[in-house]
Amino acid sequence: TRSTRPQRLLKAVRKRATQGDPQSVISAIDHFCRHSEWAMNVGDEKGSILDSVVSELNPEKVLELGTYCGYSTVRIARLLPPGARLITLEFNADYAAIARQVIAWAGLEDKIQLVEGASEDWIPRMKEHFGIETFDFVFLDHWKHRYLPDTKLMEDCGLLRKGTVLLADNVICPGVPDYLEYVRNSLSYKSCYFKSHLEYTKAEDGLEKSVFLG
Ligand SMILES: Cn1cnc(CNC(=O)c2cc(-c3ccc(F)cc3)cc(O)c2O)c1
Ligand SMILES: [Mg+2]
Repeated sequence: TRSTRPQRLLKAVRKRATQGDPQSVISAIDHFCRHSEWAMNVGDEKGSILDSVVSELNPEKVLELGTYCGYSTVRIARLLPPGARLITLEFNADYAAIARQVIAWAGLEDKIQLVEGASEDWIPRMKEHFGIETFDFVFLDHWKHRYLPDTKLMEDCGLLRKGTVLLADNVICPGVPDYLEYVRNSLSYKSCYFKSHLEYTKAEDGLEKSVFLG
């Protein structure tokens, strides 16, 4: 039967990227998405903004909501200091299977824990199951209707501390109006918008960076 797009993306990584070289994995995926098939990775333009936020923060504990094929997982993990840890949640088992192989090709398995399941099931279990106190950085890139409820859930579970940075993808396209309204009007967040474009296109999109004030 016909292969899936994530399977073809993984094939392109194996063909073009060098094992153990995260930058070559990122470039291979961007090349595939520009020249073969569009896929919903954060991409190179928004990815550079993601890189700058992560590099400035130097986080020890990172949570990613929405792994997909692992593109942003690799982008973030390649910048983390030794000993830092990234937990990434993916609901879709097929995406998770591809992401594990992309992460392995990049040689970043030791920094990354990929968890399959629903964010609303796993967020309340972060402390007891992963020994996490609070996160330093959260990248939101999963189902857009889950951004707001999962943010409130992280607050309620005490997973955010003064200074925790939330970075949300797709705040314009597909858009997350309820989340934006919340972080921009809540006294508990200092929020700012990084204007960019939808991955591999000319359509407007952007990232919203929100610092939790406690
Ligand atoms: C099925 N599924 C598993 N994970 C998810 C969460 N991600 C998205 O939905 C997502 C969607 C788009 C997008 C799709 C079509 C379109 F025309 C324009 C934009 C872009 C992104 O960067 C995304 O992260 C969805
Ligand atoms: Mg996205």
